[in-house]
Amino acid sequence: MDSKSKQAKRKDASKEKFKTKITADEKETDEKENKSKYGPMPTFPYQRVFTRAILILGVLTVVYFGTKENKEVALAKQKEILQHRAQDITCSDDYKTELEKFPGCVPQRCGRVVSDKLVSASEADALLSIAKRGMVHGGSEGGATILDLHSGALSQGKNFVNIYRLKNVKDVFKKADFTFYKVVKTKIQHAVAHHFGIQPNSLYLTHPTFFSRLTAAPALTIHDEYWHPHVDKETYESFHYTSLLYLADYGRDFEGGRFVFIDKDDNTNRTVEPRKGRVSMFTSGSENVHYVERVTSGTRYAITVSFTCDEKYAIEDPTFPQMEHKH
Ligand SMILES: O=C(O)CCC(=O)C(=O)O
Ligand SMILES: [Fe+2]
Repeated sequence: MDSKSKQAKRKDASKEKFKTKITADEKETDEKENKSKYGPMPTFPYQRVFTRAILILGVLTVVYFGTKENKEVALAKQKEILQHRAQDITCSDDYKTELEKFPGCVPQRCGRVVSDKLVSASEADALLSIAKRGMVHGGSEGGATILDLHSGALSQGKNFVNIYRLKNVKDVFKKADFTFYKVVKTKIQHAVAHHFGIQPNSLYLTHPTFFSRLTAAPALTIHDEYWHPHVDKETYESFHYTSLLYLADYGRDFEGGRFVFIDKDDNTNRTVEPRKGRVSMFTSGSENVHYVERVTSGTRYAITVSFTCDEKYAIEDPTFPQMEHKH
């Protein structure tokens, strides 16, 4: 028997049950009617009302919590090695309209993509070494230290200094460091262009593009509070496409610190667990609200590589030797 006819049969059976129950009830009422001197006594099926109320309450509770509670889905687990994992999302209107000013830069699709095959482990290590060598000369007292090789900005205590103006930093960076940096940036730029269906040369690197080091230390300034949900295009006006290259492993180098996309449409948080060499790329509009979980232990290194379609916000690749330029 197929499932349809089974279902029909079950329906018939329950109708039948229902009928018998009604007949039984009617009988009871009739008897009572006959017995009463004062005509028919009003009857009310208390028990049925009670069970139905409980049932309805149950259904409402399930619906309420089912829609209220955020589900969590992993977009990329640390243990996975992904060629390419993409998720498309409808572009937010404001963002798409704005981009129409920049032909060749309007995304053919919005959303996000994660790849572990774009940047090799040795490239990631070379960049990690740059970040570490630079950050030794500063470091936030709170949980977030940044180093921007373009502007020279480096967190120090509660402020920022220009690393290129510090004494004793002359030999910190080598020419090869900047070559690596540029090679990786160009690869990411092409991957962003390819994935979102735009012209690579319509994309410009923009400010801020920076290394970040996150720890569990309590925040001392607003710059240390990296865990607030935000839209990159609102936080950093020039951004149209954001990419993140992770230089450390979630669950090995640090705990906490997962990247989380907040998808209101289906009440789902989608997480990207950092993995060394993993690149996450996404459109910077409100279709991609996100935050970084607080790091609970260890140290998390990453680099944010940002792109704009607007040439007036373009920044140059950092060059060696920067120190001489900045004096
Ligand atoms: O480090 C990350 O995973 C994301 C950082 C971020 O959201 C940002 O720089 O805007
Ligand atoms: Fe962000």
